[in-house]
Amino acid sequence: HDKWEIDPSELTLLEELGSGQFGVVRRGKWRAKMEVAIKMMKEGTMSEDDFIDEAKVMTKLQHQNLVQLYGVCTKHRPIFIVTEYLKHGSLLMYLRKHETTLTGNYGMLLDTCIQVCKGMAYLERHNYIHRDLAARNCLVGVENVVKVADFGLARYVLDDEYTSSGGAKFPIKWAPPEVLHYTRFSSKSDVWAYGVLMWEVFTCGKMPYGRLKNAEVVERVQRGIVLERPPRCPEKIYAVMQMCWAHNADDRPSFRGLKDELKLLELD
Ligand SMILES: COc1cc2c(cc1NS(C)(=O)=O)=CC1=C(NCc3c(C)cccc3C)N=NC=21
Repeated sequence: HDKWEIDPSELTLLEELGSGQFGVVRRGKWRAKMEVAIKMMKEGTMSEDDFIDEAKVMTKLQHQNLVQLYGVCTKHRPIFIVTEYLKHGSLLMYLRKHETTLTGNYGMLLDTCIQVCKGMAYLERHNYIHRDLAARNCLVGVENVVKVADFGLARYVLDDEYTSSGGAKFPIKWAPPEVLHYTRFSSKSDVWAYGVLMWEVFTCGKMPYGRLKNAEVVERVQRGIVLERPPRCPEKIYAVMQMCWAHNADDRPSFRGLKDELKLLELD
């Protein structure tokens, strides 16, 4: 009996938490007491067999800043993906909801960025590329813990609109030049996305590049124009974002290097 296979009869489905293009997420209980989140994958949105192979790897990725995958239910359709439950939901919603109390609280905002960086440094160490790092794909739990979610899932999405850089649903605003041109993903393309996530955090959830159309963003990124410093964001913090947006992937820091940079800022 594969340990990543969960017996659906041991799950209790509770309220809906959200629904996205890949299916519905519900809160639930596993073996009556463990609080979990269950994503019921909409049929046809994902290459399921490939994902199920990946799930075995994902259950081995364990870090306090990664949303823990508990297992999958694959003996029926739709398949269920079961993870730990984080009670404050998506980081993006959390930033927007708490904008008034978070604005100016650099300690909190920087701590949020450091936690995401730690989770990403763990993935980097394990040569695991996220491919869709953004505030919407991070979750907030008790005591302001922040965890990276959905890592690696982008590879199994069947919808070309989402996977090809020309598609309408492709996360253009978090993509570096080499991804826009050649769809060349790497931990350094995750670092570019991390810089945009820092910008999201220090603007308390604003949309990067505002209402600019994807084509206009592509044009700017190719010309080397990057996001402006968020209002009242300390220069030293904006300087770290700019390091993540180096045009040449090799000139960007690693997540390991970023962690040291950010820790130094924490001392200021
Ligand atoms: C409290 O509010 C929430 C809590 C969660 C949540 C959404 C909300 N609400 S909302 C939409 O932000 O407003 C999604 C999850 C989740 N895992 C999701 C997940 C699964 C199950 C499978 C594969 C990948 C992932 C990321 N763990 N806890 C929560």
